[in-house]
Amino acid sequence: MSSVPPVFISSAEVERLLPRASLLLPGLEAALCNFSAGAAGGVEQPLRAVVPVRPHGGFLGVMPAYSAADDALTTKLVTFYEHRGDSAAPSHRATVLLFDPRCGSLRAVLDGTVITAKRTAAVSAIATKLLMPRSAEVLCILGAGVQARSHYEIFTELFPFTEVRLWSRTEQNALRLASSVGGAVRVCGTAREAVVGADVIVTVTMATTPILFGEWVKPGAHVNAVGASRPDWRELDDVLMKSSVLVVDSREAALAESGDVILSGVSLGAPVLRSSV
Ligand SMILES: NC(=O)C1=CN([C@@H]2O[C@H](COP(=O)(O)OP(=O)(O)OC[C@H]3O[C@@H](n4cnc5c(N)ncnc54)[C@H](O)[C@@H]3O)[C@@H](O)[C@H]2O)C=CC1
Ligand SMILES: O=C([O-])C1=[NH+]CCC1
Repeated sequence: MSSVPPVFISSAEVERLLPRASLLLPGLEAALCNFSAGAAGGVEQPLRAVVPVRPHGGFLGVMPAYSAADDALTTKLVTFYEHRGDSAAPSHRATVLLFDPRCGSLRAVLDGTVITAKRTAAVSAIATKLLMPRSAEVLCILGAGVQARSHYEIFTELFPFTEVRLWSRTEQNALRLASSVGGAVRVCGTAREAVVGADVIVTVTMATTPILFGEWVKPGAHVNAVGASRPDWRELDDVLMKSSVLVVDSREAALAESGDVILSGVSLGAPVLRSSV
């Protein structure tokens, strides 16, 4: 078994096998349920280790997991860089290693960059399906990078929004994204213009200070706060954090990694377990 060399699955192959992020929904819903069930769910997923690469403004994240239900043993390795010399280079790059859980031999090395784009958007879509207002019409996306595109794709596939608004710090990037997707997108000159009246908001920036302010957000709106994944990064201001009902997949990770949670000082309530999503 251990003499079989691992297969390599490139980004093009991942794209071919996974043309739409929505294909991930059943597997991710089951994985979220298993993870939320604690020991009974059979998921071993410690808090990831994140190694700063200080001279270069980067980070290396190591994300191991074992799922008994899938008998899958895997690790994602992801690098992400705040400041890139070549601005066209992707800020995030990932590789997924898949092991044979029976003996620990390496079976596959997969490009994880496409997987990260699609998995993250699919999990936001699951949260949105469960938490958005019933009559949601307006989608707002703040940011215009890789995650903005993947969120646009799955959200417009799954939900009947009548208007999609997009804002980016660099308007040119928003215009480029808007013109490259199939449907109608309103590019807004300010984040406020994009947010006011929106029913579902997605924050997918690398901002380190708030870009989304509670005074703009419609009561009952659902926010997918994706970007601020370092303890000193923010996307949402204190007003919004303190006036919202927070739903997290991992309390441990939210309290250790989410700048929005840590720096706003909000406390997470008692865990709520659901038998299905
Ligand atoms: N929660 C999760 O599971 C995941 C979170 N992320 C996070 O989502 C965010 C977006 O990731 P990608 O789309 O891959 O990155 P990207 O580099 O492709 O796009 C980043 C976007 O943020 C904008 N931006 C950068 N600095 C900003 C600032 N100070 N203020 C406002 N906008 C700013 C850029 O102009 C660009 O539109 C990142 O923070 C990333 O770490 C990414 C993957 C998974
Ligand atoms: O889960 C992930 O891939 C990442 N989270 C923050 C940066 C990359």
